[in-house]
Amino acid sequence: MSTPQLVVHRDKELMAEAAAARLITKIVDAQASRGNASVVLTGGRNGNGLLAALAGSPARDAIDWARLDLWWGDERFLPEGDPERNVTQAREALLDSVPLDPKRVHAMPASDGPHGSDVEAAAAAYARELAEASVPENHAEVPSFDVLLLGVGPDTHVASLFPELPAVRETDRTVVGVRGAPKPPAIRVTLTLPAIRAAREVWLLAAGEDKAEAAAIALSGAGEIQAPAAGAQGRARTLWLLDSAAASQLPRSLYPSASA
Ligand SMILES: O=C1O[C@H](COP(=O)(O)O)[C@@H](O)[C@H](O)[C@H]1O
Repeated sequence: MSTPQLVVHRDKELMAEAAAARLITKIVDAQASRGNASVVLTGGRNGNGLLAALAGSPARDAIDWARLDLWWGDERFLPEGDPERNVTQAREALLDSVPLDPKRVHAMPASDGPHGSDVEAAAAAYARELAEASVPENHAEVPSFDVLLLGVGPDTHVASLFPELPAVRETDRTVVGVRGAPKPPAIRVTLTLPAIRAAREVWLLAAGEDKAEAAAIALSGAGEIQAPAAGAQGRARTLWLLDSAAASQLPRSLYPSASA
């Protein structure tokens, strides 16, 4: 696993713009070298901010959208089209305005889908979809994601891995159902830490004062059960993208010298 690297931007707007520019470059590079790219999206304010910035960037046209696979790190287990679903928000922020191949947009199941309200069946179905897209040289039963995005919650949760809940302790399955999440809705579907760690690069997004304590805890040696963000690492790179408010409680030893 890779040691976290930190980049701190002046404010959340600049962070979103810079992260969007970074993601465009990463996708274009992956498509140039392998033909395709795969990205795992996150929900939440910072994830949607990045997508909106990407939608507003003229450089978005450098991406071959038809050769991009999109997956989700977690989903709120709600009916299709519910405004609180992460996929609904991602569609509004970006996906509806770019020429994606619908077969490559791998949304997590909704609570009124083929599995009904059975969240474990929905999680198992998504795990199968991931496994079918993986190839033998992948490091888990999931594709080798180029970039996996994670918003960091004020309680250090990432995806729908909340401190101390069973999902964050999962060591075998790649996707699980979550019940009793402290942030509504209580029922969710999430990738597990083993699935997250199979990504080439994991980028954690944290902007705003309400993320400052979470960033400081996760980056100061906390355990992943108590602070799930601490366990989110990519195989090649783990990148924390912060704004100065979210970085304000980091120990000086962690604060990067070159930040903008
Ligand atoms: O509920 C969720 O929250 C987290 C963090 O969201 P934020 O609004 O505090 O940035 C997000 O990463 C996750 O995908 C989402 O389901």
